[in-house]
Amino acid sequence: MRRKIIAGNWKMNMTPTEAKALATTLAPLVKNPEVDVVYCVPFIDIFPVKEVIAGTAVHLGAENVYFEEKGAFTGETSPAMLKDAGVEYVIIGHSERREYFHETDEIINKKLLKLLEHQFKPILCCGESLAQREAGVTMDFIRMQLKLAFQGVSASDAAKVTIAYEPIWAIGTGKTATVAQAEEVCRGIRETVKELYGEAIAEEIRIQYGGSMNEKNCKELLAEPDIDGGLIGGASLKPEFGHIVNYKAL
Ligand SMILES: O=C(CO)COP(=O)(O)O
Repeated sequence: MRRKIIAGNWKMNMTPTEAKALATTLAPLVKNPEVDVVYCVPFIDIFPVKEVIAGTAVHLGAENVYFEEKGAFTGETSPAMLKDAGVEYVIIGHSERREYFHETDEIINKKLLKLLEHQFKPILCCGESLAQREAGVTMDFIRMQLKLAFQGVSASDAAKVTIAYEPIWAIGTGKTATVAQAEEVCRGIRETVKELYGEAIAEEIRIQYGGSMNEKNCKELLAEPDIDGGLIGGASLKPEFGHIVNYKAL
């Protein structure tokens, strides 16, 4: 049985002072021994958040990484830096990074390989645009994104990856995919993993849904057989996140 994983993606929100306050507010609310909880925070918030979650079951995550070890890459953050700071999970392939920072499938593949080399737990995002959904190519597109991202990744490493299905049209828009739409794609993702790595890895790998997930829709989404968690943007910045973590009680 796969353990659920509920991760907050704070995006470019929270100054270090605000981050510390938010983590402190969430501390008594975010408790569920049945779920892996992760805060993926801006680099500059890693230390203040780490201080607050020390001794709790919350895992520390980052929102990005660079694929080189070190050197003249002004403004970038290396895997070793994140490792030393205590980061365990790292989001890569988010549609915002693909769109605004021109990250290609090739870059995302390099980042995935590098994260696995350094024993991180990557959260690999994929998802279609509205135009792609309307053109009926959703699954073809996602299958391609996954095949390119996983190039050169061994089966034993593949199982360490969490895949986040985030339809671009549902991110920050208040439009959630219907439960049926989300489950259909998450099942398709599992089938793709099966094609690439076989049944055992496909059954082991965790697949999250992300895109306007909130306390109202999470219970239904998380009850689906192929949805193993959520990657939560807006609602991860509020006490509501605690309710999502305890979704069974909603
Ligand atoms: O992009 C997301 C998480 O990575 C989803 O963001 P929202 O929950 O704000 O729609």
